[in-house]
Amino acid sequence: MTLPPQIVVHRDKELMAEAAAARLITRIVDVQSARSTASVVLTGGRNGNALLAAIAASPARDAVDWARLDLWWGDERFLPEGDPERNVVQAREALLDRVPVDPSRVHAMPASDGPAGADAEAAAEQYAVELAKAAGPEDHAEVPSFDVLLLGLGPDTHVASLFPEHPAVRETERTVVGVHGSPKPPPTRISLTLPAIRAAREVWLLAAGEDKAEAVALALSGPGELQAPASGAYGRARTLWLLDRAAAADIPPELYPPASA
Ligand SMILES: O=C1O[C@H](COP(=O)(O)O)[C@@H](O)[C@H](O)[C@H]1O
Repeated sequence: MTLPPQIVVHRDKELMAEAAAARLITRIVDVQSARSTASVVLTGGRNGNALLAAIAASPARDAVDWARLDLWWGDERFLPEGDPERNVVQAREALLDRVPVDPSRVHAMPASDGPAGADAEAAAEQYAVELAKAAGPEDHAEVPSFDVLLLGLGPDTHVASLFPEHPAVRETERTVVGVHGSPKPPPTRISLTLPAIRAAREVWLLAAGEDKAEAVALALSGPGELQAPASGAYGRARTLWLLDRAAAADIPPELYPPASA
């Protein structure tokens, strides 16, 4: 059964990033107190990077045992190693270079000049194998049951690199795919598929700014994942939409009580 998403609206994007950072730190600490390791899937984009920067700025970041945290990515811009547009490079700059992560637990998606070469399909397959190796018998798919999977939301309702009407949104078998002809640069990307995203315990979608308002309202109104990939992104235990007021402005009132904004 798919649980309805929980919507949380913050005053502005700065407060949203700080509150999401506090929420993520708490979640990781809770998981680490119950199990040996926690796992988080990171997203690229402005809101994902703002959340990481807010963690870096928070004194509470020291409550996390960074050596017992596995980090994965929901998507990557298929560019050479070190390219400033790569999501992993931006995540390192915002947070990962400032905390004692275990490099062997930082599972970056392959670069276009990596061992898999410039073939995005081969690179996607390489990442799928890495995910499958990390999955245990208790997991529900060929990927680990990620504790929290973060997603940014594009103004066209894309999540990860799953764009409306693109073949990658229709994928039901593979966990990672190459994406070609992306409407947002760069044109070639690697992305988790919706089945891989839905293996997560919790999926948190982040959106701020008025340019996201239409996408938020559309995705929450349930037009179907082919037209609005974000509507197909949900977790097994919880789906959380973390928004600022501008991004939440067009949500139909029956889906979100404005009094709590
Ligand atoms: O290119 C990407 O964009 C989306 C959304 O980014 P935003 O800056 O509009 O918030 C992001 O979720 C994705 O990871 C990234 O590759």
